[in-house]
Amino acid sequence: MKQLSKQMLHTQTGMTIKRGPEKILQFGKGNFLRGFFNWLLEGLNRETDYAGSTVIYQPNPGGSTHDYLKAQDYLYTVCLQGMVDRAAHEEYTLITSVSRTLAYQEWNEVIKLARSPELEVIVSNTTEAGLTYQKQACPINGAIPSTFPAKLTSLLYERFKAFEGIGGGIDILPCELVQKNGDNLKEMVCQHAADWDYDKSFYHWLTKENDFCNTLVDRIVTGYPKEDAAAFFDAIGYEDRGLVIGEPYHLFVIEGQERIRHRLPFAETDFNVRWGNVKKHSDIKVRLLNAPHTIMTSLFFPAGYHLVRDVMESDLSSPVMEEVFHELAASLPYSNEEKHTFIEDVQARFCNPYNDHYLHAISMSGVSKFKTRILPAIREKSVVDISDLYALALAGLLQMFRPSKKNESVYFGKRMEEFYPLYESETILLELDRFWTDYQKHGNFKKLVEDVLSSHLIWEEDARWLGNLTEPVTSYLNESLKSNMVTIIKKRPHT
Ligand SMILES: NC(=O)c1ccc[n+]([C@@H]2O[C@H](COP(=O)([O-])OP(=O)(O)OC[C@H]3O[C@@H](n4cnc5c(N)ncnc54)[C@H](O)[C@@H]3O)[C@@H](O)[C@H]2O)c1
Ligand SMILES: O=P(O)(O)OC[C@@H](O)[C@@H](O)[C@H](O)[C@H](O)CO
Repeated sequence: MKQLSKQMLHTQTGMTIKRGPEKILQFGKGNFLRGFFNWLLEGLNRETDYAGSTVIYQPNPGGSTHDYLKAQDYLYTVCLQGMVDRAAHEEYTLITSVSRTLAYQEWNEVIKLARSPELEVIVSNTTEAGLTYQKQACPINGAIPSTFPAKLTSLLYERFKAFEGIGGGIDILPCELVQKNGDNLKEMVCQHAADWDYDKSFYHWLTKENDFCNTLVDRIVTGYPKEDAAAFFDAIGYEDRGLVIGEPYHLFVIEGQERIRHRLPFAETDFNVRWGNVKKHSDIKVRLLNAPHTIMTSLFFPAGYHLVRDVMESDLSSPVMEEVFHELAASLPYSNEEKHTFIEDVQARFCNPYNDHYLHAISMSGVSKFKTRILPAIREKSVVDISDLYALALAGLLQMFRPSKKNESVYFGKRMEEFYPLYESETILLELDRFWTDYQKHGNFKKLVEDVLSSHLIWEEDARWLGNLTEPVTSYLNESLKSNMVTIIKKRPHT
């Protein structure tokens, strides 16, 4: 079977790829942006006279070394599968509007693009880890700033100089799942500009001409189908190493000034793109979709489950998940009707019979996500009626993120006889490794749990007193290591 390329397409279908001007610069070529933002852009090109293309930059040096997209002339396919109005739905879209991908070391090309009058929008998804401020020296002689906000500051400064401070404003759409992502990013950029003593006139241009939009994104994208790629290739008729699988559902909420609506004319299409305040969408989505994912992984990965769908459908786990949704909903202020409608839809999405969503994939940055998604839910409930589900989930998380061995720079956890890579920041993994190594010497679970909960490095606070977690987490951890999570869940009375 032939690999996807311009030539292959032309030969097989007579199709010739034409790409519009490079209007968009994208930080990150991960599964999510390719299955969501690039798919939306493809639709915009197809359904309106937008005619723009996207340049994708790989923002961190650790990204994949082989560029599958480049090898395929920047073409790839998005396959969306799931239930729509109770009927099975499957659709394939060939993405033709990525004009180039740039490797990390091609930063000079990004700077060139930053000076281009055609550039209008910058979009990013660098994960929560990428949207952070780290003080650093002002980049000189083409040096690559280390973080995404520092890179953005540097390239906006180059644009400011190229436009001599007049016009050329960019609409910036950070898609990281962080509350007020646009406001946060703007603050970080202003801080770097101050650190680097950039001229006051840059600050005026930055704030007057550029718009940092807050956004909320929603679509479950499971990525490349490692297990059954061949079946997909048969369906599309070519080999595609960039293939991305996702669900049909999507929502993009953008809170920005009027200009972005004209620059990205989604209003002329049927896509589920909404304009205006993102707070409520974001509160509900993060608390009732992402937080259940995080808790589900902590509870059921150690219990031996692999897929989200399996957890939703098994007799053991599905009542526990009902309880999880109920608890999390109780911590949110919105109307019961809104919350319940959202939960029903999410539960149906989690049961998607066609897409395999692996708990291990969701576990990426699991400890940090527990901090940003679950601790606020605990904090927002009174201490007396805190559910012991949170303690059980935390015990599962500690078990799951117990470093068991290290190969080169990668830590591995162990489940039964199987080793799996642990994806978390090195700082957090080092801290957990230290506590678990100490535990092997003293054998005291309570001390282990206290060490973990009191670690400011992990939680940015002393979490020992939050919901009085220490005792129940200690007891669950003790029990889970003596028997296993399945036994504990079976014994646990349901509310
Ligand atoms: N996959 C989904 O269903 C989905 C849906 C909505 C939101 N998200 C969010 O999108 C993010 C990425 O998910 P994905 O499925 O695309 O994962 P992925 O692993 O395919 O992509 C991760 C991307 O983030 C970049 N990145 C990682 N750490 C970085 C850092 N420190 N600085 C700069 N860039 C960095 C990588 O280069 C890569 O482009 C996750 O944080 C997730 O919360 C995912
Ligand atoms: O890394 P996370 O937890 O943000 O991602 C795992 C999933 O919860 C997430 O990717 C959802 O599928 C997505 O947020 C749906 O819009």
